[in-house]
Amino acid sequence: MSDQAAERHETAGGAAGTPPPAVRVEGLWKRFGQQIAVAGIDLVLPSGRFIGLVGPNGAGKTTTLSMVTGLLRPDHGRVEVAGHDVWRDPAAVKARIGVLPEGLRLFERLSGRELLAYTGRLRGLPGDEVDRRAAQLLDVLDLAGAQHKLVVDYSTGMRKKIGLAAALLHNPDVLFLDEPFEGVDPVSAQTIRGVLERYTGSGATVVFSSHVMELVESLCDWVAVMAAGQIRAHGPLEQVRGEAPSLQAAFLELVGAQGRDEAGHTLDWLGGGAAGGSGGSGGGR
Ligand SMILES: Nc1ncnc2c1ncn2[C@@H]1O[C@H](COP(=O)(O)OP(=O)(O)OP(=O)(O)O)[C@@H](O)[C@H]1O
Repeated sequence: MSDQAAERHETAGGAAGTPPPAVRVEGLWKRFGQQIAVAGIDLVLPSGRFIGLVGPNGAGKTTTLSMVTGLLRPDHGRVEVAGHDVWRDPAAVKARIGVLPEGLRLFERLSGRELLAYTGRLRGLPGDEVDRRAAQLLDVLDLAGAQHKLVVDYSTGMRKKIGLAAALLHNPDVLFLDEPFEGVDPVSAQTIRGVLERYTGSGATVVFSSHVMELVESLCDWVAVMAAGQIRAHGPLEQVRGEAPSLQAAFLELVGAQGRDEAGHTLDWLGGGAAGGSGGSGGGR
């Protein structure tokens, strides 16, 4: 175990020296009007793992992550992060987590460097330590050349990377990322991946949501599958994949989506060779 890992282990340690789970969720519900987004989930996510939360569009992943990170109040249920209740002890939780939410809002009129300086001071870090960490993060994430550019002028991938740097600056125990690789080119994705692997190697936990099964399969050692507001499966990757040839195949089976492409036959007008494509009341090309 590295020094950093040992330190995390000690500080997070319970009575017997075992860290509490990264996340413990009990009976979590959220409804928006008639729409039940999260339907009473129970989930324990172990610490020190690279965890993927996967599910189809509208499964409830973002709603769940928002409630777990204290951004959205649940209708019912409890959430603990690193042994602290998210809603009763928010300051303790916020000190221990980093969050890269979906549709990240940043201070657009700051440069990347200023954004990190501001974030670091908000986190209570001394100025010289913020400078040191910010310089390293900007360098590793390949943003050093753009550090004095305003965030408003950053590309989608650069925004993800500066958001990630801000989320990592205080060296949190648990990092929550909602679709961190969306809109990110393969080179930047590889860079982000390297940073996250190094981070989990120190004993920290990453929880990230994604639709991209290949990515989850190659990165994560623990997976939770959500569909229709419920957890359909969770556990070590190999266990969730079971006998299926890939996580993608296991996922399709778990969310009941096999054969969905057969619905394509109803789109018989679509494509150049469609027979009778100009049928109907003048609807052809
Ligand atoms: N603020 C809101 N108001 C109304 N309905 C909402 C709101 N947020 C989410 N929902 C609904 O809750 C359900 C779950 O949405 P959520 O965004 O959590 O899913 P998701 O798994 O993150 O989906 P995606 O992968 O498409 O981002 C969806 O039916 C969505 O329309």
